[in-house]
Amino acid sequence: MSNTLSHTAVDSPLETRRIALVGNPNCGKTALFNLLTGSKQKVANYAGVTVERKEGRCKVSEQLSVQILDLPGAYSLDATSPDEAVTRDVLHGQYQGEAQPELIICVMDATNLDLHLRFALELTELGRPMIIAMNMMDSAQRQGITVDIEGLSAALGIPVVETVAVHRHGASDLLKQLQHNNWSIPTQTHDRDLESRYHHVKQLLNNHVTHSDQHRSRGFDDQLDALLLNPLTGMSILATILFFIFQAVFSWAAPLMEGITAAIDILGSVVTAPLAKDSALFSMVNDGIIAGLGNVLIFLPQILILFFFILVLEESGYLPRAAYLLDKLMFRAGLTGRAFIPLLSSFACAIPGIMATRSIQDPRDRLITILVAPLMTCSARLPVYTLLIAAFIPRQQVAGLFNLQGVVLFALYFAGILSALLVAYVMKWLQKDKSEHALLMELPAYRIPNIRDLAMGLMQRASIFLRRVGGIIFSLTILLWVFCTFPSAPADYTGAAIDYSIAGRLGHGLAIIFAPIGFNWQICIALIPGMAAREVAVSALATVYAMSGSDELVSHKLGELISQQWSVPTALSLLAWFVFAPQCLSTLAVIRRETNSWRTMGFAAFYLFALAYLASLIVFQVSTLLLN
Ligand SMILES: Nc1nc2c(ncn2[C@@H]2O[C@H](COP(=O)(O)OP(=O)(O)OP(=O)(O)O)[C@@H](O)[C@H]2O)c(=O)[nH]1
Ligand SMILES: [Mg+2]
Repeated sequence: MSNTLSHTAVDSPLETRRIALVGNPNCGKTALFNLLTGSKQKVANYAGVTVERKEGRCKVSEQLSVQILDLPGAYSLDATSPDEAVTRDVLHGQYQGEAQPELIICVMDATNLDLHLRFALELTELGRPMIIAMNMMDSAQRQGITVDIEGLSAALGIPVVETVAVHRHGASDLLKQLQHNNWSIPTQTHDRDLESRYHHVKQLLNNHVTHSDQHRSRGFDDQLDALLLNPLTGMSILATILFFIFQAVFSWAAPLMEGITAAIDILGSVVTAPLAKDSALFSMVNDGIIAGLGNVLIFLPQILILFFFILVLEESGYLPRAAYLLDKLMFRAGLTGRAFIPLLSSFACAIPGIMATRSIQDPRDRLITILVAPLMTCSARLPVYTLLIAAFIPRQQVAGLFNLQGVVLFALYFAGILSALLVAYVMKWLQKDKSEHALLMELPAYRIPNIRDLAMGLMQRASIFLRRVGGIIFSLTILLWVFCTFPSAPADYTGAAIDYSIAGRLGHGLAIIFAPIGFNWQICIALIPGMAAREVAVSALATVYAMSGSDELVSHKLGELISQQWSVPTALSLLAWFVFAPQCLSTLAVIRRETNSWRTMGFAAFYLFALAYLASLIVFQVSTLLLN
């Protein structure tokens, strides 16, 4: 019926077709999806980046619009992990609330056809209309691989188009094909069993793919692998890279942070100038918004520098190599090598990290990884760490080479990693789980990160951070200001006004519980809104101090102020607290969602808080003893 309509009407209605991008991991499905739909889904150079279905739209022509699904990569339709199960279910039309796609675009990595053709043959079993997108044609060309597109297409009876998902016009052939595609011809099934598929692939490769003699690119990859995968040189290089990153976070950021501070100071004085000094509005703007947000905003450069390195590492293809290198160590700790990528993603934020565990097959391995992911140092801890480090750790060189502040930051990250390994070890032991899984992980080709993609990735990160500052941190700062202001103290009250407020009383009450670990009442207040997000602890401290009468406190002054008011053991104890404490409700919510269990979430919260208190207690008591 839609046929007659579209042929008769001049302004023929836009038809919408549903297509799905399917293929082995890391072949460029998401890159293609982003190119076609203008989305900004995460693309990275390792397997298992996409773990859930994503939907987007693309207008192919005046008459045709397509709804595109990006699916997690899969090696076969016999799913072995939760993310592959999504792909299988969508393709079979068994995914809840999702009609079976009308057309499958099988995306292939032209440099790795052996593997990818096998999956394509398996996909023909579905008997659905299909197109093959021969992706990464640029890399193939560089490696001297030529694919006889027409011959392959004829042999398979499936349209094949070349794509380069990372080039602006890299999908134009695909769009043309979609425009002229006959959507109703089901693909003929090729081989049903593994054995004949294997032979068929061999035959296809023999007939339609040629390699020129000089494999320059691959040879270079092999040489690099020999260096990076070697236990001795590889480990030293890994350690050097990590160390360099932490040094850079401190030293590169300093001038940028000063610039932001100056800007906030100017903005602050302009905004507060027309307000009467003793009005509630002045207090809210000055002590609440400017002190609170300013003290968090100045950490933007450090966060971007950290992400710059994370993005470069992700795109370069180095990460799976590091996973390979650390596999033995992780294995001894009771983690599977597959946990590496989820744990590494947790350095940005535990939420995508926990979601990435969907690529882990064994449910017990997956659970342990989920439970230790919050121990990885997420970027929201950076403001807390650097505030305290800058205030309490002297700026001096160690061994004439390293900046002591960078060394302490490195140590904090290391403490997180080490405790994750220890916790995983204990859990595996408690579960009496003796299962072992070999790490089967493809090593992707090395790739020089694209500057435009890097810039875009950083913009995205900056916007996430700024939205946090303008959203959750802003609202909580205002809320905290209210709780610190009301009820207001009666005229004959002799103490500080904040002591009379709800927050003040709560802080003084909690301080009794936290006294053994050295937290004063201001810290106790800050920890409460800090449950929503870790950076909020910083903005909250700034607001609390500003409200308790520190007139000078704007933007950046929090560090100076606490360095005068707190003892070193208190600062160290708070650092230890933030290594462990699950000060992030969204992480707890994601643990509940991903494990579908309130009990697991409760357990995670309990064990992390218990560890935090214990660690802070030890750090505070020991450092008090040592420093007195
Ligand atoms: N040179 C080149 N690189 C590409 C091309 N398409 C994608 N890439 C890169 O290949 C890597 C993998 O891309 P993704 O889009 O994340 O792959 P995916 O298939 O979605 O991977 P999963 O979600 O893990 O299944 C990234 O580093 C991309 O930048 C291409 O046509 N040419
Ligand atoms: Mg993907």
